[in-house]
Amino acid sequence: MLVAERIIVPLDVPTAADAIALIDQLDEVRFFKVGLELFVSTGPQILSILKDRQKRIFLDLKFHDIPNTVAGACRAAAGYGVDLITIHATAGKNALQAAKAALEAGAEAKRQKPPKLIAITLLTSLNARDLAFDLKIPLELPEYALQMALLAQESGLDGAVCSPQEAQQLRQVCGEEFVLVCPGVRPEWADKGDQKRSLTPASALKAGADYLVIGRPITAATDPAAAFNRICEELA
Ligand SMILES: O=c1ccn([C@@H]2O[C@H](COP(=O)(O)O)[C@@H](O)[C@H]2O)c(=O)[nH]1
Repeated sequence: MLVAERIIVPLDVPTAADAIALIDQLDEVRFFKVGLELFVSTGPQILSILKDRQKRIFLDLKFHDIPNTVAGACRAAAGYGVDLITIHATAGKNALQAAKAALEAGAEAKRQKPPKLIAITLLTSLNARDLAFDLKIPLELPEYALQMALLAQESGLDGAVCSPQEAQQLRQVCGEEFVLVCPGVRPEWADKGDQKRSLTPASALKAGADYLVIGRPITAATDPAAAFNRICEELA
């Protein structure tokens, strides 16, 4: 896969018009992420817009609910024809299994290829202090992220969303087939914002990430296409 195809650009903007403006500026980008902000504001319409332009889609709604509810959401989402869908690993094994089964059943009913289901291990906006003092989790952060990834794998999921700082460990333990998607990726020249566990694009790929989610360094740049190309050139 070309390096440019391994970069997923999140469309974290408030309206469909803002999203379309970005998609049009970022002609070279093959893979876009639709998250909570845009999906809540536009609904599935934005997914049709991306599909009409032959883009790959990461639908990052981060489901987190009881098994019956996540299964219902996954059954419905399976009909959108997207490539990746997220659920929090902390929803637990029954919910993860129900979500996976519902995605497959929903996709089959719509004669679609099922999206890959990947689990959020620990949000990249949290650090070891947040984990210990706010969430009261008595595990070291890398161990916690690994346990969440293993829970996802044991539940039949296709991969995990993890910080690039944990990618190497997860790759070693979970194997080559387990899809690792890393947000919190920042070129040296970019502001980290609210990301607390970041690495550069080159380090993240070296650590074993399959896909890098890179948002504001591209989307908030004066020239988003130039920022995207700069990252690709730095990786080449
Ligand atoms: O742990 C996570 C899970 C998801 N995200 C999402 O990735 C992008 C990152 O955007 P940047 O502008 O590059 O910070 C954003 O859509 C998050 O919802 C994450 O950051 N961390």
